[in-house]
Amino acid sequence: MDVCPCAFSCVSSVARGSRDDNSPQEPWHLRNMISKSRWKLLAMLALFLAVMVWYSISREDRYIELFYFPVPGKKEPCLQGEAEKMVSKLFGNYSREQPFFLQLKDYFWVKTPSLYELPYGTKGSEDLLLRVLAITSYSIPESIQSLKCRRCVVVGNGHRLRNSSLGETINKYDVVIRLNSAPVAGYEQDVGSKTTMRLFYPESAHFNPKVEDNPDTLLVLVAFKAMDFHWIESILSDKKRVRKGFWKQPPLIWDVNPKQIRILNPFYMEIAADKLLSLPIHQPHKIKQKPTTGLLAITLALHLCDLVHIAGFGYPDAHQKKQSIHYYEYITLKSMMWSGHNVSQEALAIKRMLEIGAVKNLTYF
Ligand SMILES: CC(=O)N[C@H]1[C@H]([C@H](O)[C@H](O)CO)O[C@](OP(=O)(O)OC[C@H]2O[C@@H](n3ccc(N)nc3=O)[C@H](O)[C@@H]2O)(C(=O)O)C[C@@H]1O
Ligand SMILES: CO[C@@H]1[C@H](O)[C@@H](O)[C@H](O[C@H]2[C@H](O)[C@@H](NC(C)=O)[C@H](OCc3ccccc3)O[C@@H]2CO)O[C@@H]1CO
Repeated sequence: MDVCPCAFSCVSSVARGSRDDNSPQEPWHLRNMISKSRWKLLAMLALFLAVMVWYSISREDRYIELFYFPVPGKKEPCLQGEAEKMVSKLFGNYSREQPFFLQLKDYFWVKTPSLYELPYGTKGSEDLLLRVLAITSYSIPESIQSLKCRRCVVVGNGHRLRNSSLGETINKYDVVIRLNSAPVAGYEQDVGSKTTMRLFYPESAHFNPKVEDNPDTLLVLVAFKAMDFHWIESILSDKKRVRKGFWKQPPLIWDVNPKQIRILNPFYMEIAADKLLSLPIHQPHKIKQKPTTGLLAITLALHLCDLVHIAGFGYPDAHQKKQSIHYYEYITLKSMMWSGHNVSQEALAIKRMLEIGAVKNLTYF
């Protein structure tokens, strides 16, 4: 019997139906058996290859769902209305007539009643809001409004952005949403430098916004308590600053243009809490559970954009006590002890969004 050096030569000799010239003494039935077993071997090999190909393709799909590789230098293909389709899958049916930002007209001409108090509604804060909305604006910039398809990226503050080299990729999105006091100066290579929108509350406002934001960045205030409206009013109208009522000292002098300020509609907080985390609206406990600003920003992006990508999301496991949670400072999970965030529940919500393809992730999860 000859030794077949590789599958290909076996195939070719079998396919040709060649007789084995070097072994004329083998009886025909023996040769027949050998030839049959070669076919069997080949069939098994083909089956094995097919299974391998199928497995690698299915694995790759899963991987892409959880960790997406954008092509550098290329704009992402954008399908109009894509995120909106996903929104109904995730959030179910509800009226989507809600504005992104609060508007003066809803508190002035006809007072729109709100069912809930802050942070899920504006009940009881109407007069304060009236004064705040008189000095701020509510519009989406024309440059975003006019886009046929809005590609957005929400940049979380997670440590996984460190050394990610995602800066250039992030800058290519039409809308870059950042959170709290996350810096860009000095981190451009990993997080980019474009900031279309920054969600913040008084305690998370950057003391030097001019350094970290662009002149046209929208600074979107997420209000958790009435004092948050007091703070922005006192800053913008240069009224007497109030120091009490904050869990951390917010800036007393804040150099921003009032035209940049927007007030986020608490509706988005309500649906993030209710539909994504199943949190009760009324909580009697001292530490009230609430969505993180990042989850809130993803919720907003799913309503504002056609394509939503995320980066820098994901906390270390509870046992990784020394692992830093931010890309820009050393701070651990312990700092979040009294935050009222359920990071495991949020991770499940984000995984679900990744799995159904509502969002794509530029960093690992
Ligand atoms: C001590 C404390 O209160 N920390 C809170 C801080 C803090 O107030 C600000 O950083 C101050 O500038 O703010 C929070 O969040 P933080 O500012 O840390 O991060 C912004 C959002 O990024 C996502 N994130 C962050 C780190 C990480 N390892 N994985 C992530 O997924 C989260 O979605 C997060 O919301 C907040 O507002 O949600 C939540 C944090 O609990
Ligand atoms: C999106 O939430 C923001 C941030 O991520 C949270 O960490 C932060 O939580 C603070 C919480 O809002 C404070 N609660 C009140 C009523 O002000 C809490 O205050 C101290 C405290 C501690 C234990 C029990 C009661 C009160 O401090 C939390 C931060 O450690 O809220 C942010 C939005 O403001």
